[in-house]
Amino acid sequence: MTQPAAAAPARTVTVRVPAKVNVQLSVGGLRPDGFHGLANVFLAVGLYDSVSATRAEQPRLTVSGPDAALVPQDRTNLAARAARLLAQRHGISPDVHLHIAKDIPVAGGMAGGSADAAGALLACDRLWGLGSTREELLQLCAELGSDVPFSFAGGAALGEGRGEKLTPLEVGGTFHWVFAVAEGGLSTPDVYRECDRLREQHGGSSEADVPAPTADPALLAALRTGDPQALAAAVRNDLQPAALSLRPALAETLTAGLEAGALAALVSGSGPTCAFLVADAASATRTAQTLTASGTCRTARPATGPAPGATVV
Ligand SMILES: C[C@@](CO)(OP(=O)(O)O)[C@H](O)COP(=O)(O)OP(=O)(O)OC[C@H]1O[C@@H](n2ccc(N)nc2=O)[C@H](O)[C@@H]1O
Ligand SMILES: Nc1ncnc2c1ncn2[C@@H]1O[C@H](COP(=O)(O)OP(=O)(O)O)[C@@H](O)[C@H]1O
Repeated sequence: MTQPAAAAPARTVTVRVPAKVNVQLSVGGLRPDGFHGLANVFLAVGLYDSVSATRAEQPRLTVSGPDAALVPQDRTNLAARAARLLAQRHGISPDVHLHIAKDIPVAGGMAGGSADAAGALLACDRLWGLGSTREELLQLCAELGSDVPFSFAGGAALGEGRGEKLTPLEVGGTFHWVFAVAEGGLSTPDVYRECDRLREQHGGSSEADVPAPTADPALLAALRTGDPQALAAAVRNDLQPAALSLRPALAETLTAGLEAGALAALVSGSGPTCAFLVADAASATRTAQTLTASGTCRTARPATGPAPGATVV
């Protein structure tokens, strides 16, 4: 009797990964290692990149999507770095073709590069049959960047340390958002540096000068109960003054969203994407249309959160 053929190993594994908005980004003083201690409340939102890993003779990386030209397509791409790190830990060669279908705004404060790193780790792990545990992959994520563990985990979480130490958070409903995408990006290190520079003008930027950041209980309660009005009253981003200092025109975008009826307006992380919390799906559609027509942003896109983390599709 002939044996059934063993299932052929997959040639391609595709992973979908979400963008994020920081509903609270409290930034402590500058640490000696060049990072800032954070109380970073992340919410994953439904704008996604897809990372496909395909068997190949040598490492290769391609990117598609309207903003593909803004993404580095060499060894410095965070997805390529993720594949190399995983291969190195397992003593194998990183021969894989990674393809990123990019929909998350580039250098927009929505962690698109981190999402691609998280997606590449999971896709390569499955393609290469390594069977890493979630904890092992989260450890590699933290080595790649402060935001990468959250991109992998998704949902909502408090990130402490430099943002990589995650505590999952309960969310009691769906929040509706509009994201106003700016022309051009902002560099995350530049925005942290500007935050320090502004703080130097008002009492200092070191850990001795700035109170240790903590999560706001009212904000956590708003997430838990799924209450958009309460969340709107509690959102906060300590990097917003720095992003506005580097890109003053963002003030007009924030005002345009509030005039369009948003419950809250804030810069997403290090910016320059602006995030608007709205009451429901109909308000999201209306606010996105008004913002796009306002001429204060390149485009505006509705999305909901929480969204799932890195998922094999
Ligand atoms: C600001 C945030 C908010 O979630 O993200 P974005 O809005 O840019 O996406 C994050 O803190 C960005 O995280 P990520 O982009 O992963 O940063 P990393 O690669 O780890 O670090 C890049 C640089 O940002 C600065 N940095 C980052 C994290 C942190 N807690 N303190 C810092 O000062 C440092 O200058 C560091 O060298
Ligand atoms: N896969 C990637 N996608 C986007 N940017 C990447 C990627 N890999 C490396 N980068 C670099 O990281 C920088 C930050 O990009 P991104 O993660 O999109 O923004 P942010 O840190 O503001 O959330 C980009 O300007 C780019 O040079």
